Amino acid sequence: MTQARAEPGNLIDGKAIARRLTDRVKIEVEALREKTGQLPGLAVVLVGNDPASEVYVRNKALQTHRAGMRSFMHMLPETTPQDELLGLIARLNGDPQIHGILVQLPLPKQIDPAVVTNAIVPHKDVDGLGEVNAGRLSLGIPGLVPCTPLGCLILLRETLPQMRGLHAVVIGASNLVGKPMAQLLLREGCTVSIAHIDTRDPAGLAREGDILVVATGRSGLVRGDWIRPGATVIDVGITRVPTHDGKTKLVGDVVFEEARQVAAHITPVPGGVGPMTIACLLHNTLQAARLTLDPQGGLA
Ligand SMILES: Nc1nc2c(c(=O)[nH]1)N[C@@H](CN(C=O)c1ccc(C(=O)N[C@@H](CCC(=O)O)C(=O)O)cc1)CN2
Repeated sequence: MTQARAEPGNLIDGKAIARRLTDRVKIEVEALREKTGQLPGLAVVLVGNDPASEVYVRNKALQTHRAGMRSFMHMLPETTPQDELLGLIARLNGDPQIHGILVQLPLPKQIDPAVVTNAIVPHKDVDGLGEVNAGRLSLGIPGLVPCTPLGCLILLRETLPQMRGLHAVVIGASNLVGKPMAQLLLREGCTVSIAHIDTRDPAGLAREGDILVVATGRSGLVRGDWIRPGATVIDVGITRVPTHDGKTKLVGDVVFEEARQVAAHITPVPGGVGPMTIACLLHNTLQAARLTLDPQGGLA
């Protein structure tokens, strides 16, 4: 089932694939504007001052503009009470200029992410994390799909001509990535295993995977000997670590130099899954706008 063992360097170029998706979204946004006279609008809410989150939301706003859509930023202080955030979401839910709403994660400890995510009306839930969209995904009904797993799926589709019948192993069972990823792979016809914190032999399970998706947030967890020769490896982890010269660099959950000797295809960090997350957010915002502006456009 697995692909032939590749020479080292068989990288999956997430940056290039994300650029192509963003270019397509931009063309479709213009077509929607010509048809309806309106532009998709995305509201991004950041609570607190997490430096990484600040970078991500700024990038989201920048790329939303570049794709020809309207961007609305809401920066709230770290101490914002949950009720105040819910009040803002209620206003955004009712605002006809806003087609997509995203609350950046993680949230400060006084706020329950599940309550907040479920306060967003399902047709504006561009993160696809609310109960309605999560339920639709698990039932195979069209809906808004979480951006990172959707990005991983697009990378896999670009890399593997056929996924039906392959064994896909997902390491990590978060609501943000692992669980929706497993659902998407199931929908592609893969046999899916999920490893989580209590899994007895995650390395042994990982070695069974023709496809290995790693989303644990534990940098360097997956070594070369966890990988089946010829497998396709998608590394979702992004951790900033110090280097010897006193600077920092980004690394994934997979030990890249070891893994690339074994895998047929592998995503780098940075430049792999990360750029796809934002490109898929633009895609989802366009989809969400179509739901109200051009309902015949439909959801995939
Ligand atoms: N509401 C959400 N919160 C969070 C999500 C999410 O999908 N929805 N995902 C992550 C963070 N994230 C987007 O929000 C994100 C992470 C990484 C990147 C990215 O482009 N990474 C680059 C490197 C960027 C850098 O230099 O720091 C890469 O990997 O090449 C984009 C978005 C958690 N929160």
